[in-house]
Amino acid sequence: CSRKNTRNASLHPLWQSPLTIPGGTRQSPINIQWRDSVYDPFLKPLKISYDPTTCLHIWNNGYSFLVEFDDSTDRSIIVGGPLENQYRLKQFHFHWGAINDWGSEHTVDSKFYPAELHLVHWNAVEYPNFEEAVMEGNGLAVIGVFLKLGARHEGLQTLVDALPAVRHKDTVIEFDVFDPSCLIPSCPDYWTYAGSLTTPPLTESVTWIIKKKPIEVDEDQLEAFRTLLFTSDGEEERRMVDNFRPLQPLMNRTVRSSFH
Ligand SMILES: C[C@H](CNC(=O)c1ccc(S(N)(=O)=O)cc1)Cn1ccc2ccccc21
Ligand SMILES: [Zn+2]
Repeated sequence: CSRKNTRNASLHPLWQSPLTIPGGTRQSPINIQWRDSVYDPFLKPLKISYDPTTCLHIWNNGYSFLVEFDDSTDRSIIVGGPLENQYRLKQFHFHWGAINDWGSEHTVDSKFYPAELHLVHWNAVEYPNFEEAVMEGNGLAVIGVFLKLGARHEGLQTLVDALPAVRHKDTVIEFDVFDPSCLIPSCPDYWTYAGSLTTPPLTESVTWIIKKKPIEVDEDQLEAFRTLLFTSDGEEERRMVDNFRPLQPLMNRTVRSSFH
């Protein structure tokens, strides 16, 4: 089933309007039409080296739940792929649906996945901090990983077990050690394109790196995401579901693939 306009009515205020920004030419997310993507032999393999001890905490920011990392040094970085510099890991978070028929932000040949993981990195070579990098065309690099329904994901389970503690908006718990590379498929294949943040300020500062292979998670794990709330403790409860932005026009962009 596709996302009909009637569905926007049930979306969180943040995502109700198509939220196009005036003059936006590289907005995200987009549909990735596999046959229109162009193989680029000059794309390098993406090199991922995360230090699990840089993990700080999990918190519910009212849009998603995110796991934040200490980005004061180059201990957790990515390099290579389409990137000119190395980028530091800042946080990762997810987007998901109320049901398994949708939930991802990007689609592949118009197919939705039930959820999508975003690992957010910033260009610490050229910019002094994340906030500055957010405003620059080459400031951010986000790895997108699709989640599909299947076997239970043991690495994800450690996150799922912590979710009850961050059920309400603006709740946070310490999270000492976690290696997010366990959430990234070993298959090296990816698509890449120039895009934007998918929530305000929607800045056109993201080099997207979308992994071709999804990871498998089970129904209980997806259901655990859906027990989170958009609302703070004491407010009327609104379940945190459908926290994805509608698809944006490709405009004058080419999606490149690292694989034939
Ligand atoms: C952007 C920042 C808050 N947003 C994000 O960090 C963010 C990261 C990734 C995505 S996604 N879904 O595309 O991967 C979306 C949002 C706050 N912030 C920092 C500087 C800054 C300036 C104006 C307004 C907010 C500002
Ligand atoms: Zn995201």
